[in-house]
Amino acid sequence: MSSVDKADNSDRQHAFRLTPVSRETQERLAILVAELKRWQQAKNLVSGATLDEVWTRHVADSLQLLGHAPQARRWLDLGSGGGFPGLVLGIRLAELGGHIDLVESNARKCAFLRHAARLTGSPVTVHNARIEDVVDGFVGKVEAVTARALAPLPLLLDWCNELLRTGVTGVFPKGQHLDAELTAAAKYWKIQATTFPSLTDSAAAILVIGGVEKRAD
Ligand SMILES: C[S@@+](CC[C@H](N)C(=O)[O-])C[C@H]1O[C@@H](n2cnc3c(N)ncnc32)[C@H](O)[C@@H]1O
Repeated sequence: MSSVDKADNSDRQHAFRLTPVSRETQERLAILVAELKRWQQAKNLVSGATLDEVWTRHVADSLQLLGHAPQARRWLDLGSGGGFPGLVLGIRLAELGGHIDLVESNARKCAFLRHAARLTGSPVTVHNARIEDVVDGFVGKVEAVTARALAPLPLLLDWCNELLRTGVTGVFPKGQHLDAELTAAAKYWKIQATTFPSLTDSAAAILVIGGVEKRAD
């Protein structure tokens, strides 16, 4: 085994220690990772530097989100990019009888998302659309919404407030500026939220939102 393969294997083992899943799900995640690496050369789907630790930085980082809305079976991922967290959640939700909608404005990324969803047999619907045009249409259709590396909290709340106000759980991995984002958002919104430590270094914390209410002007 080459040193690159050894490093990949050790990263993979570490990821599944953090976020254990069945053998079948592991195999389907391996198909996703192989396809991502194959498309990456031509399509630049994720930051190239992160591919050396794709299992922890992307796969485990995505899988950990399910535990923050454990009852939810119908998920929505906004700004899915190369498939994180949306495709990973879709692969796991297949075993749970769930479904995920992915919204992504970039057509070339949508082509990859549809291809990888088909190849892994995942219950995923890809919407090549702008979030602001379609997000309210998911009210009553999803139970949890997520988005990674998409937008600061005030903008996320602008987009998702109708979902969050109507009982959808928001599960957002966030970086080190979360406190500043919460302070900025609190000017406009009363937010029922809890933060949890992230299992991976990719996020500083997971912000779980149980509801929002717009402040009176
Ligand atoms: C920085 S990338 C993050 C991708 C992925 N969530 C991840 O963590 O690897 C943000 C993605 O959101 C998409 N995006 C940004 N604004 C959007 C909008 N208003 N509607 C739909 N997609 C959007 C971009 O095309 C891009 O693929």
